[in-house]
Amino acid sequence: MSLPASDHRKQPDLRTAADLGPVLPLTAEVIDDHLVVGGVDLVALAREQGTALYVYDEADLRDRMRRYRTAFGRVYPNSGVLYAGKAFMNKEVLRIAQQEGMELDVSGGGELACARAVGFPMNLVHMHGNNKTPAELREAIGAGVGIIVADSRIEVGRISQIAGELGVTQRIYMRITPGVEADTHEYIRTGCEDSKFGFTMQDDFAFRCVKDVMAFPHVKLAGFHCHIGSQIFSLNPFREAAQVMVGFLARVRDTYGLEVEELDLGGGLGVAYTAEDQPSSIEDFAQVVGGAVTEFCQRFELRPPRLLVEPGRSLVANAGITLYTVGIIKTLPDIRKYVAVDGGMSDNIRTALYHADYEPVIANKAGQPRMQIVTLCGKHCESGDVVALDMPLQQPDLGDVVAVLATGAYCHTMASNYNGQPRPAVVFVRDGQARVVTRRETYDDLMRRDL
Ligand SMILES: Cc1ncc(COP(=O)(O)O)c(C=O)c1O
Ligand SMILES: N[C@@H](CCCC[NH3+])C(=O)O
Repeated sequence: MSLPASDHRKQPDLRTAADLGPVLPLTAEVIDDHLVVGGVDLVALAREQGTALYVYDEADLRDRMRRYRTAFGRVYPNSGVLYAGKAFMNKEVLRIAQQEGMELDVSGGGELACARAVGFPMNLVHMHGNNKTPAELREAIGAGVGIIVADSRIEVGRISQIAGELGVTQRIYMRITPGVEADTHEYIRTGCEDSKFGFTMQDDFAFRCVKDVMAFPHVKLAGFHCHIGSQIFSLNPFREAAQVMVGFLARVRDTYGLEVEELDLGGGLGVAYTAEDQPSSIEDFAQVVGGAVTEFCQRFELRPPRLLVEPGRSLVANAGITLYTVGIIKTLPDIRKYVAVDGGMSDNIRTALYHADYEPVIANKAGQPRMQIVTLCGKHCESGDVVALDMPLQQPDLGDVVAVLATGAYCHTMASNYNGQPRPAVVFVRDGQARVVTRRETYDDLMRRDL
């Protein structure tokens, strides 16, 4: 495989790192030409901890969690915000989420185990997945999770059986695909009809299933859920989804006499990966979603349910930065300039998988304009191993520390050991202090499971 031809129309960027606005974490600043986050010099941090390294601005994480809760609390007081842990999961982020009053969405037994390990209150945990194994369902029900989001009728049967065996009634939601097309990469669009997720609305299937679900003895249908996709900029699809879902709740009440208590409209709010991206704000998202649910409840004369949302990316993406060291520079005249770093698709698969864009800056030249167009590639045995394709960068030199911005979501959680690469450590920075919250993998870790 070769990369798409270099985009020679791309222009150098006269802006410095300090001008990258919403792509940067909250506390980012440039001091003496160095990128500093949480009061910690990232160049010194890279030298001390080694690279590749994931760094998170704790103030940024907490700020976004607070903004979500405040914004929804204002617009729709009977609401809750679940952190979608799939975006970035380790024990410390869950402790912070709990301190900030978040509830939690886990997908699968591994994420549930992490939540249990930090004592996250199980009644505030919702479990997701389109094919949770019977073992995972048993773990979740046994642990007392607040909600299992059921993806199919087959699964509701399984939940009811396991709950019966454990002598409990499990609260569940039904996940509905509301047929709303969100403008995002096709791999991360989930609310349209052709989706492996949830009960389809086609031929009124989901609606007809409600009756069956209500008849299962050991489940309580507490609400409905939808999630239309991820990295969505326009707020209109969220409003459409709210309309479809509130209409659905009203029909369920009218036909089956069941007034469910809760409505979960999922996550999906987009973030700025590049300086050109203009996502909607958390506050506008809350206004549109909360406002739409209120408006449609009035229209359908429905008692407003408790409203849940479950953002992942928009809580953690911009808080995170990946630091690398430049090892090789290869210039192919009239073709491309490759800058190779000591990580790549093993710590950030998103560029290869979704053609995602990222802004790289040289952390030890952060005050300088980015006058070169380069392709930041990794160290793996794949031509598609690219972190940032044809992006502006300062004049690179061997040994420079490159900071790739907005890598806080779906990089660490989708990381691999491809080519025997140990996964990077995770460091949280705050008030001038850096603390390792997930240590770097060792070669021994790589072989731990081998016999
Ligand atoms: C069911 C569900 N909820 C929440 C999320 C979080 O989405 P995002 O990270 O886009 O906010 C996802 C991921 O797309 C999801 O599949
Ligand atoms: N992993 C995707 C998002 C999928 C979200 C889960 N449904 C990403 O990196 O953008």
